[in-house]
Amino acid sequence: MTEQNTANGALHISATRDSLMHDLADWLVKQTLQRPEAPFRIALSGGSTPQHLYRLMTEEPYVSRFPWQRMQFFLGDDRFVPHDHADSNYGMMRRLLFSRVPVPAENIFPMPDKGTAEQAAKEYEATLKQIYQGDALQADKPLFDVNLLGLGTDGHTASLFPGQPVLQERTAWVAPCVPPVAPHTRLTLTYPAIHASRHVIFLVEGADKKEAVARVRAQDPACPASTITSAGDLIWFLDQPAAPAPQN
Ligand SMILES: O=C(O)[C@H](O)[C@@H](O)[C@H](O)[C@H](O)COP(=O)(O)O
Repeated sequence: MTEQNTANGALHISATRDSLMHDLADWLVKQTLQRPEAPFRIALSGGSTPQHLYRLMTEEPYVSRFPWQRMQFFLGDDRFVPHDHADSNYGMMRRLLFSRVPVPAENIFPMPDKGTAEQAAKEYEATLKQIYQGDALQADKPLFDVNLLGLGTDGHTASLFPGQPVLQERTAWVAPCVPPVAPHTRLTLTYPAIHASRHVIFLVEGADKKEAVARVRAQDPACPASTITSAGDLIWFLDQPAAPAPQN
């Protein structure tokens, strides 16, 4: 794995997709050890890319290295469908990860799948505020230790899609979003909630994402991911095919 610090976040580039997932799993274990007495709060990404990571976390050596009892799992976004729907991010995480590791059920916080999307967003926000023990995000008090994000080829991340009103949201922590092309109404963390993290991680792999990575790292305003910031650091975990050409 090569590492570079750049203006738009640190780059961790792994030679292959498999080594990328191992490098990120190793990095996550290391972060859980930074504050051994505190809960470790991580917001997970949906989509297909992180599924390899979630499976890896259930296998040795990682299943023995993560402090599951003090880890708390949140979602960065979800499709507003029943949790047993094939497209539910929570359903995917439950199948691949939560059902296979000894994390206490009370430490897993799925986005609600009942009522209206607006009600579910407010309910999730209330849950986050209860965990945070406060109604206003403070610069020196992160909500998450890690926020794991994917990246769409159109530059969306979480469910922050191009041209959507949620991109202007700077007060709510969670909001509904009706993506222009992707299926289902969504619930998503907003920019302020994602920002309130010690580490924001973009996990991106595959040659098809190379252009989107380059556009976001060049701060293309048409890409919602370009507006992502972190109260702590922002790190790109990429495999070689997705890595942008070195900026000369
Ligand atoms: O709910 C989702 O689908 C994700 O939150 C979404 O933001 C995803 O990370 C990107 O669309 C990349 O998806 P892939 O990893 O499947 O390419």
